[in-house]
Amino acid sequence: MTQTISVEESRQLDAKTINEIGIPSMVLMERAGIKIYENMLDNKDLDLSKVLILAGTGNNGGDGLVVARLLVTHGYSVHILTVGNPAHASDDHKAQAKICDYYEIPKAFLNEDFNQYTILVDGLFGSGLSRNVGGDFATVIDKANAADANTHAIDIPSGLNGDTGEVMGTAIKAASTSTIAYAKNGMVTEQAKPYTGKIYVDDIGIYRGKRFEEASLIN
Ligand SMILES: NC(=O)C1=CN([C@@H]2O[C@H](COP(=O)(O)OP(=O)(O)OC[C@H]3O[C@@H](n4cnc5c(N)ncnc54)[C@H](O)[C@@H]3O)[C@@H](O)[C@H]2O)[C@@H](O)CC1
Ligand SMILES: [K+]
Repeated sequence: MTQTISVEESRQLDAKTINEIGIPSMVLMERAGIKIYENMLDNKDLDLSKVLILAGTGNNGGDGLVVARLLVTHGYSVHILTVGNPAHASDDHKAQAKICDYYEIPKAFLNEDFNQYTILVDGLFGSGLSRNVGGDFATVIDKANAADANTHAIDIPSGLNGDTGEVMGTAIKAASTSTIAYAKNGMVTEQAKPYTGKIYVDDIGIYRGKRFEEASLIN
């Protein structure tokens, strides 16, 4: 059974958990990263021998950087491709990037051959996606979809509209997705299935309101 919420509701719940209840956002990011890492170990369709993390500069990318570090500290081979301007990264992303630098996790570049990797992790956009995808982001998404490797998406496959399940220009076709707290309404539509793959719903301590406990159940 999957309860679903809108992207705006997910952002409100994140904000309430952090600002009103007082769980620090970095704690939530760490918990998200641990769950996503565990989901990747659980999905036997994923070959984790050589990992490429695709990281946007927001908190979705920050989640990806936590996964990168957890994989590295457990002996996996990991590269990070950051897309977007790191100078404009969110504060939590910057903090996670500094931690990745401590572990000397190698960087990948836009012109990289994605076929040298056995799995791609999509941390380009999550609930912050606000317009159609273009430029380097579109190039990376199209390269990921054309690659032999499976992709595991974080929160929402990048480019997928979490409310409607529509593709905003182009979108990641994931083998599996770790969605945070609740699946988003558009992710359980028929048209979203080729993009989300298998959905893991990860409880990371985000506030679960009464309204959501009573929400209608899907599936
Ligand atoms: N601290 C929190 O609130 C938590 C956030 N989490 C993660 O953070 C994500 C949300 O993070 P953010 O709010 O930083 O947003 P995203 O990381 O989803 O997006 C980053 C930024 O991309 C820009 N953007 C939007 N559409 C674009 C486009 N088409 N082309 C280029 N740039 C575009 C926006 O300025 C946006 O702020 C969630 O999906 C989840 O993965 C989780 O770690 C749980 C806790
Ligand atoms: K994503």
